[in-house]
Amino acid sequence: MNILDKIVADKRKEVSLKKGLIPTSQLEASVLFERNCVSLAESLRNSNTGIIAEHKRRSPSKQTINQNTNVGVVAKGYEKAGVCGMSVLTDIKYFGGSLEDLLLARASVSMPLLRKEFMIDEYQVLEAKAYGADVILLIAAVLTREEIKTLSELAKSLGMDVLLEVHNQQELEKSIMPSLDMLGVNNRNLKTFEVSLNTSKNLSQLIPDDFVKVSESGISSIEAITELRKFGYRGFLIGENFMKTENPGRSAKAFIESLKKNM
Ligand SMILES: O=C(O)c1ccccc1NCC(=O)[C@H](O)[C@H](O)COP(=O)(O)O
Repeated sequence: MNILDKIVADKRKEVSLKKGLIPTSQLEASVLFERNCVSLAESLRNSNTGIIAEHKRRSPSKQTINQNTNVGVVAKGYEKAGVCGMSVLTDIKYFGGSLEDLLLARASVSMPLLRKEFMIDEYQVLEAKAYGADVILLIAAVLTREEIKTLSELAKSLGMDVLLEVHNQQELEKSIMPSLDMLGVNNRNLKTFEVSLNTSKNLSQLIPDDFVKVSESGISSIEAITELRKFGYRGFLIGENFMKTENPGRSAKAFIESLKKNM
């Protein structure tokens, strides 16, 4: 069993428990459920920097990254830095996140917010909308094509964007469909936790131009972004590089300024 299998097995239990506690009618009654979402794909298309900054306390590969964060402060810092959107991890057990983090980020900023979660059930898509997300993440490695279709079409019907994440050619080929907005290539091998930007480079030519290309994980330098841009990437998901610092917003600001100088 790899880490993704473990996370998903736990997620199935968690979702089933939650379904018994909070009915979907309660999620649909949330004031945020009627809110018009802001498109991350649009924001990336119109940007020349393309940074999606993540709120990440810990992870299976790094254990502790930053346990002393205030998600509202981080969100405001990221927005002030000029990022295109923010990714908020909502998994508790492996990443130390929560839906309350998403809600707090939503209360603090108006930029696009991605619910970073291991989505396996339509219930979680409704939760994402109810807690203020503009975008959901779907991970091809843990979903069938039919599941990707059902979850992405539900998200689209609620006005949200969909970012589909792949690790290899097979996952990419089974997933392409019109209800996706962005295709993310994760540079982290989830079996070994090794990170290689070559994963993004190698898969780039297989991604149709209709989708915004996003490179995810292990990005920590301006050079990496300059290089990935040559392969058509418009979005760059960065977590640890900002979160490991005392002030993630300030680090994102310095990074974006430096990126602009290098254009
Ligand atoms: O980060 C991990 O260790 C991890 C392990 C298992 C599944 C997912 C994992 N990460 C989720 C992500 O996609 C990253 O948080 C995101 O791409 C940012 O990566 P980084 O900039 O390297 O923090």
